[in-house]
Amino acid sequence: MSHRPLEDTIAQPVGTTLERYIMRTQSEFPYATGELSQLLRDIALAGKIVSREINRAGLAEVAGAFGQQNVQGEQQQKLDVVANIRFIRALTNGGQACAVLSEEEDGIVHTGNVQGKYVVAIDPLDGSSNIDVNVSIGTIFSIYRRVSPYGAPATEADFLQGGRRQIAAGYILYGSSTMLVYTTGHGVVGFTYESSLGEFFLSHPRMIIPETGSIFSCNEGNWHDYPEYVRDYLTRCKERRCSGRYVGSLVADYHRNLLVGGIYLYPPTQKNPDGKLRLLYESFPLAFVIEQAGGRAEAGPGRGRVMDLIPTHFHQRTPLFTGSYSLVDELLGMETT
Ligand SMILES: O=P(O)(O)OC[C@H]1O[C@](O)(COP(=O)(O)O)[C@@H](O)[C@@H]1O
Repeated sequence: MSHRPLEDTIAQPVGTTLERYIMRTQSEFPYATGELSQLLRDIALAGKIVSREINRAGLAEVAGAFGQQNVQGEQQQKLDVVANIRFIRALTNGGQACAVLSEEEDGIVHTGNVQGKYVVAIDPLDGSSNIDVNVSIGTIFSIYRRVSPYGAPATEADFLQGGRRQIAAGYILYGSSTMLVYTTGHGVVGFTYESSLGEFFLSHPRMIIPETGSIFSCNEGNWHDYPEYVRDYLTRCKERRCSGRYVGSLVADYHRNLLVGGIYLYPPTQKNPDGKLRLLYESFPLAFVIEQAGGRAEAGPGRGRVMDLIPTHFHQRTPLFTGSYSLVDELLGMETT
């Protein structure tokens, strides 16, 4: 089976609004009921609000630490908390998500929409170390159809279904422009936010990652902690004069590599023997998107393809190697040479 991405459905002209795009693609699925479409709209709405909050953070006293730690033991930034509130509120008011699992919350957040068909796992604001220094940050989300009975609160099982059971996934990048990128399993599309009109417009109708590239993205400060095959791979990259590019915001590094080709690596380290990134709301959604764009996402030798992993707990971590197919392939080959 070729790993090149499937043709997405009817190509739509650049400049189509997100609203119109969602309506047109929905009409291609005879059994579509519009609930997933509404959920995507709710996420886009929260993204617009968070984009505004980020843009004026320095003026609105929402910069800096919040003074509390999240379940991961990380210092929460005020904007982490703001983004978390905004997304949970939008998903609650939208009525389609019966529950949310967030990086900023210990357990399941029940929205009260017990008839809701979907659950959402979300990293409301990715790139915490860059929030207050005006460097690109993002939101990452993953959507599942619930397995628990309608009319009852969601359960753990709804969130621990595994990467392949994702119905849709994507991210919002708050960078020089704000972009929404997502897949529903029919290719990857990107929308750019025009804040003066309050609209996302289709700017990337069919996102395909180049088969290879000359960029590697990792925190080389962890070099001495890296497994030998990773150090060997990075040495080989440097010998062929690849460029090191590391923003320190997963969404920003990932998005760049998706457009121009490259590989992002967050290997296991002594501090994080299972890697740093969270499986449910960082690695699964980005693995779904990259595979739909023709790339690859692996947890490393002996751990396998990220999409095949079955989670056992909510804030579980995993190593992540993702990007252009042949670069990830080469990295995995290092272990056996
Ligand atoms: O500082 P490090 O160890 O390089 O880690 C940076 C990585 O951790 C993250 O910040 C983790 O995400 P959060 O900011 O959501 O906790 C990624 O965005 C980034 O790629």
